[in-house]
Amino acid sequence: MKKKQVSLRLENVTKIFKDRKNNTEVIAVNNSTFEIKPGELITLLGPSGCGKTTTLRMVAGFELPTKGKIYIGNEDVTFLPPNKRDTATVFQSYGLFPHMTVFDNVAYGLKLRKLSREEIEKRVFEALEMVGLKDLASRAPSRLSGGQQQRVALARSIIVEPAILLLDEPLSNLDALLREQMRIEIKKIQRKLGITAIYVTHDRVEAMSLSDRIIVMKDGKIMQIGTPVEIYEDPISKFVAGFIGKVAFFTVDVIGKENDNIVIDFKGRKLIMKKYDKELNSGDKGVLMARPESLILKEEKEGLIEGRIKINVYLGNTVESFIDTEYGEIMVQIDNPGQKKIFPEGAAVSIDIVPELCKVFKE
Ligand SMILES: Nc1ncnc2c1ncn2[C@@H]1O[C@H](COP(=O)(O)OP(=O)(O)OP(=O)(O)O)[C@@H](O)[C@H]1O
Repeated sequence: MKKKQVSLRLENVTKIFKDRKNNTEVIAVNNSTFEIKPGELITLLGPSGCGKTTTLRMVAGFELPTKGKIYIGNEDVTFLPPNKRDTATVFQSYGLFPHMTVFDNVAYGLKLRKLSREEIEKRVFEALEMVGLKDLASRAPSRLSGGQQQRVALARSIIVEPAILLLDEPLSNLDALLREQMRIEIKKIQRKLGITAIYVTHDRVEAMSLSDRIIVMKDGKIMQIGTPVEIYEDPISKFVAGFIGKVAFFTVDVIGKENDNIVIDFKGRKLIMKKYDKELNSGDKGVLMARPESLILKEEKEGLIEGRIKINVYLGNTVESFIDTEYGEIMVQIDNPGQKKIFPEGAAVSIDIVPELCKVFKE
């Protein structure tokens, strides 16, 4: 299969659905602008109804934007019908033809293009090999597992060598273990082919593990675009911080600035913070964001926040300690538990924070 590396650009794309009966409208996508570099995999991540699928459907041509432009490479494809765009979509529901074998399902797009039998056979087996299904070419889809059916759907999409691969929650019908395996395989295949790809999901772990960059959406709007590391470690808002991972928030006072840092007062202790909202000034109230791995458990009275361990959840490489505090329940993650002190359930403890791993937002 050939490497086709093309960029995708959305410029101020808005989609409004009008309901003429009730005279109401929904702004499904609100002024989206972003560019996906050639060969890049981007996920659209956000809660249900935030406009992810609608964005994808406009790129595929199944919906037309109310406003704005869509470019594949330098070509304006905004109003082209789906079959005139160089895109292929993998759906959550697989969408296989039940009466055809695996081979014929995968060959379908090439048959439409009237390629020779030899060429079709060569490319079908190449695609099936890539998704690990070479031995099942003559099976009917009904005799495949969910994961195998999704592999067939993937093979069917990549065989037509699309410039842009669109994946709409392709793994949500699979069980957790299979989802983990499949997402790594999808990433490997996408990398190998160098296809520019958009992946829609509401699963943050899936987004983190697959993406070159993540677009976090809410109510039709883009909240932040960044690499998984940027989004996780330096989220732009409390919403993004909470959506991308577990987090605790504490109210703090901003008491000054020092070089590029701000100084905050948290329960009478001065902390110097590198990551903060640039709008914050001395005298403001702030919100300190702390992830479970940026909190440390200590003996009682040694740390900043007093509490009592409610439950310890052992996960092999980490222990999650859930602690009752004056701020409600806080989870502290203890990595490499074999080498650390694990306080028993019921123990009185205190929690300290690692300022370098935390961020302060404007309240
Ligand atoms: N054909 C349609 N007609 C009217 N409203 C629609 C249509 N398609 C989507 N919407 C509305 O647009 C908004 C965005 O929907 P969309 O399916 O893009 O969200 P989503 O983020 O993909 O959600 P989910 O994760 O639940 O699939 C929702 O409020 C939805 O109800």
